[in-house]
Amino acid sequence: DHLYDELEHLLVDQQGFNSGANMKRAIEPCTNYVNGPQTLGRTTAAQWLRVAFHDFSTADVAAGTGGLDASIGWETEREENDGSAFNDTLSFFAPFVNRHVSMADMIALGVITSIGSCSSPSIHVPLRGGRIDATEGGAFGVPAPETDIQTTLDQFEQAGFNQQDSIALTACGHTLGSVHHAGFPQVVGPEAVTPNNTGGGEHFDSTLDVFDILVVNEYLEGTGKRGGPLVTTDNVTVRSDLRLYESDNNATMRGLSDSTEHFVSRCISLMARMLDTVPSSTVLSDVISPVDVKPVNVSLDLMEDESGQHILFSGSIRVMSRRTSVIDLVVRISWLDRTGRSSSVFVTEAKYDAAVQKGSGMFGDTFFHAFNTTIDPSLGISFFNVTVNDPTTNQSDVSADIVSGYPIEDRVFLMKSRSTVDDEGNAGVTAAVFSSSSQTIRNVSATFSFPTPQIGTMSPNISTLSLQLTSLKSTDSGYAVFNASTQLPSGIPNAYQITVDVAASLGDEEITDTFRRIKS
Ligand code: HEM
Repeated sequence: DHLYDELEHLLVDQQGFNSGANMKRAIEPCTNYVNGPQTLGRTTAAQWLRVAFHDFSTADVAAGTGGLDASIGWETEREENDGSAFNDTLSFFAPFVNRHVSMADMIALGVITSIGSCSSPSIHVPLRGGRIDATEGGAFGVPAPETDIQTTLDQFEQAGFNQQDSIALTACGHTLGSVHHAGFPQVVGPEAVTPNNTGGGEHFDSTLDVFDILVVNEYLEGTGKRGGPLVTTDNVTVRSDLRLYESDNNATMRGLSDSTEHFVSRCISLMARMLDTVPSSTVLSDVISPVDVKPVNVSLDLMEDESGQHILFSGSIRVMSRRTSVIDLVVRISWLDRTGRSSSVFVTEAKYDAAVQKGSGMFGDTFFHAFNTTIDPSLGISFFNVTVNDPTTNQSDVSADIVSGYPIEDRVFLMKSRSTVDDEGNAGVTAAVFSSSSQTIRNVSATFSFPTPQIGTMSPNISTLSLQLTSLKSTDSGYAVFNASTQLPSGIPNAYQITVDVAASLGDEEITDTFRRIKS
């Protein structure tokens, strides 16, 4: 399941090896601002959370419209979406969007990454995937500092949140970040502007970079930031947090202050509900959990040299650090030939190189054990499995039955070593197709998926381009090589977003190798 795989990858592999565009760099430390100078007084982690709120809050759950659908990208000119957070965030997320990961899923992932990274112990809001991006702006109706309390509560109600939920969700949101003089001069006066805070950011609580209960306690006790500018500002009409918190005589705020555990669990469930508020036509995936032992970038390629042809079978096994003595682990890959008969099991070992193959993220460190081996093309491969042995405890995760492991398709696959995409968009794709003598090969094709800019939002559209591949040659081993070249738009900012599916019909069967990257 590519959606699950990709989102799990973005959730877990946030820094270091295999982190791709490296999402976490934007919010490390949590005071960081990734789109401009640090002296602006803006914080990216807080922006990511606010963007999700604005995207969500115009949902109409009874009508089944709005919610997390990235419609916010089309709505940044609206007065209710004041501030640079929206375009800052969408432009940072744009290079992560691909055929399976929508901008709306990135907005959800942004919230989860902010909260998970800016808390200790790390607070994990569950992630689901499958959100679909809107193709135009949606309804108006984000609460603003001027909005009267009844209208604010009505807007939340329409989005599925009652009074208690709305108070708690706002307190959970307003534990990170600031109100800025630059966007909200009616709330924060010019005195907040200093050479190190040119945007005039005034924090909601004394720890703008930590997702914690402090905003609640400071509000109730009148200490520190006393709940922040939307409580304390001299301009009574824009005290929206005060009006909201007091609307049930502070009962919800007092409830939240019970304990850190209570605050955290309330925030987790409300944030998850916010992120999972989607148009009724959207079907969300199950919760995506980190996978302990995960094969990544496992692929086949067909190589030729003087000694003839062989299949290159390569990839890595990612192991999470909650396992003991990771460095000493013995990681083996075993596989069966094309026939799937377990009488002939092949084995190779995957090696960990501490200098380069380590990554990290909010779930802990990851260790990539790489393997790279050859397979006789006449034998092929059908299933592989992974065993991880800890020699210090003699424990292992051996699964005796390889067929219960991972299927791998050796009849049609992209030949990555002979496929290219350059900065001008010149693309070439080569595929290997295996057929037994009785089968004819028909309709060998490739479909590229790539981002194209949209006017009106920073979020890209994913376009596709399909082409037929033509036969280059057949070989003794049973493999025929097909290729074609084409022109993609030039200047795609991140070639990693370009993916290709190859397909061929063998007899009555259509075989595919999907969601492959030509550039890593
Ligand atoms: C009545 C409801 C709300 C109102 C009127 C409101 C209003 C505001 C305003 C005026 C700002 C300042 C933005 C800036 O100067 O950049 C702000 C910041 C923020 N809001 Fe809210 N908000 C509400 C509810 C929420 C909720 C429910 C969440 C999240 C679940 C949230 C998350 C945030 C965050 C994280 C910031 C800090 C942004 C930054 O530092 O860049 N807000 N809010």
